Amino acid sequence: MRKKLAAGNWKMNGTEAQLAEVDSLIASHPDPKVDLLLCPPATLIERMARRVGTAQIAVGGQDCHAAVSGAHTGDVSAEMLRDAGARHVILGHSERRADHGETDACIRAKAETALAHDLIVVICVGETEAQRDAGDTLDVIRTQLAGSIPDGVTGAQLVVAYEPVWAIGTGRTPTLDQIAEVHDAIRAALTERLGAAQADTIRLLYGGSVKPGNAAEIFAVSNVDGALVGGASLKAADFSGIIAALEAA
Ligand SMILES: O=C(CO)COP(=O)(O)O
Repeated sequence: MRKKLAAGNWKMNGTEAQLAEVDSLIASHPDPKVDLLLCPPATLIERMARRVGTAQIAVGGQDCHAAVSGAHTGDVSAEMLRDAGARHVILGHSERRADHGETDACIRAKAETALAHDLIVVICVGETEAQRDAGDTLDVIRTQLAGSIPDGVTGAQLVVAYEPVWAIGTGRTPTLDQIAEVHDAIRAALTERLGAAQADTIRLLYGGSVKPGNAAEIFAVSNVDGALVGGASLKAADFSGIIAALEAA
């Protein structure tokens, strides 16, 4: 049985004041029935981890470099994330693929380094609107999975997030059938690659315009084990509604 996971990606949002939302979240969910993860900007990881203390919210990074250390101005290493209190890292988000030209091979290299530093990797996949319109969605997803997931990863080390690019920050979401089709295909691809024993334990998150108002219907879809939430994770009241829907699913 996979434990559900509600993850928030704050993207490039938040300074000290934003951490008040974490206090509110802890107050509303002192004993959550699902796993909770927040991925703030790198500058807030350590402060957030301290603020969370012993409360049940994990903290994660939004990216790390493939190299262990060295001359990479502006980058953050897996070891630094771990040192700051992160236990997870999002890799291959479509915004990094688009803004920084990240390829599947680059994401895989980052994932290998992150795993070597005991981080759980949240690998993102998703098609653009043009790819969906061309009928290429499942091919795109299978190619991204094959190229970006390291060999030998275990179910405890990997979370996969399906985030259709056209649904991110747009208020648009796929139909529930479309979400089910992609999540079932991801589970099948992971089973073929890693075997059922591992694949069955990997959490698959849906991401893209998840809100308190649509969360329950999305969480009822087969092979949806939670959500990766952008905008709605910035407000404790909104994220709390999504957490409550996941707890009830
Ligand atoms: O990109 C996302 C999470 O990683 C989704 O963002 P929104 O929830 O703002 O659409």
